Amino acid sequence: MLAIDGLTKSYGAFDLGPIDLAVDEEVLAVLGPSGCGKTTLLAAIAGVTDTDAGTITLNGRDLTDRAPEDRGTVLVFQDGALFPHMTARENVAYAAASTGKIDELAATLEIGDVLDQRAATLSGGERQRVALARSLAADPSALLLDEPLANLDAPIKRRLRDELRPLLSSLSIPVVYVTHDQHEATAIGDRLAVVNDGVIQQLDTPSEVFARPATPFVASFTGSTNLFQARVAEEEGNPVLEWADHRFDVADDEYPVGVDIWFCIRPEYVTVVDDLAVEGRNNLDGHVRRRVFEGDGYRIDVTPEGADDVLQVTLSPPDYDWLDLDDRDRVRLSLPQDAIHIVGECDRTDAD
Ligand SMILES: Nc1ncnc2c1ncn2[C@@H]1O[C@H](COP(=O)(O)OP(=O)(O)OP(=O)(O)O)[C@@H](O)[C@H]1O
Repeated sequence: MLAIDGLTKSYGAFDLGPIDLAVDEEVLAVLGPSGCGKTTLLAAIAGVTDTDAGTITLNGRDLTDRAPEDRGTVLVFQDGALFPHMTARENVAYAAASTGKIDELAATLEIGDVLDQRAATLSGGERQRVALARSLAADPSALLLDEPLANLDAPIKRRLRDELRPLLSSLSIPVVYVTHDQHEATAIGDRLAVVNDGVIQQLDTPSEVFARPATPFVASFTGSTNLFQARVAEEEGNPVLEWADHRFDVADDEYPVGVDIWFCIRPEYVTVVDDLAVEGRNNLDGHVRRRVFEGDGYRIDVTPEGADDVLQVTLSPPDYDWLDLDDRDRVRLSLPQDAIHIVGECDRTDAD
């Protein structure tokens, strides 16, 4: 278990923490935008940067004042940082506790064919596999990965990402995996910590973070682009949200009537009702403002009647073709009650 308590580190105007975090034998994905402090957190755990306050323990051993090489942690960077003049085998052997392990790791990471090639001649994907083999050869007690797939092409990145998940889980050590890519974070992490401005805003399973973001930042950073302000009201004893001219049933009843809140709904949960005659409690009408082909699907932006906001809807290519929409078409949308998540109350500064 890797335990971090009250960790802080400042660089000029940037403050990391205080961070309190316990990472079990699991993969914790740390997700956040550029400059939020992800690398600083890993560097502090690895001991390559000093900290201002707090403690770090690994399996009960206090690491706080120990040198990087005396921590049992291994840090892997996005460029792999191999010795270019050495072969892949020499790079892996450099860190290996025993040479017997090299061939086993080479087989697992599928680098057997390139072991005798100089590191400088390896492709990006091969380089990262060798870097991972080298980090695992050292038998770390905790593995720290800093955007290990950031420099790879999309297909190789996806493949390595899918292979990494079982590999990292099988290590049975704390793994902290830093990325700014939400797809990578959800595919790899058992749990997800979303960081902004040096602070962990939410720590939970990926599915929980995506379904129920705890803050407006988490909602927008994880793709809930539909984030709006509304007021809590009541109808026949049941909670509803008033948004522009619309009223929606919501499942969440923890907010009092009259309170202004943020709510979100993921674009993939909004559906287009094909028949404009169909009435429904959570339906609303609007006009298509823009249609965007996003490769794996379509996004349509809809301006709801009576609102200034834009509601995004994602559609699969077959649904999109079938609906045959044009710009400015009138559409009826349905916002399923269970898909509407109240993120939290608007504070005064939000409302101004
Ligand atoms: N050695 C340093 N000296 C001064 N400022 C630093 C140093 N290292 C990091 N910072 C600052 O601390 C903040 C956090 O940086 P950090 O590299 O941890 O962010 P990050 O989330 O890893 O970003 P990225 O995804 O771009 O790598 C940034 O504002 C950065 O400029």
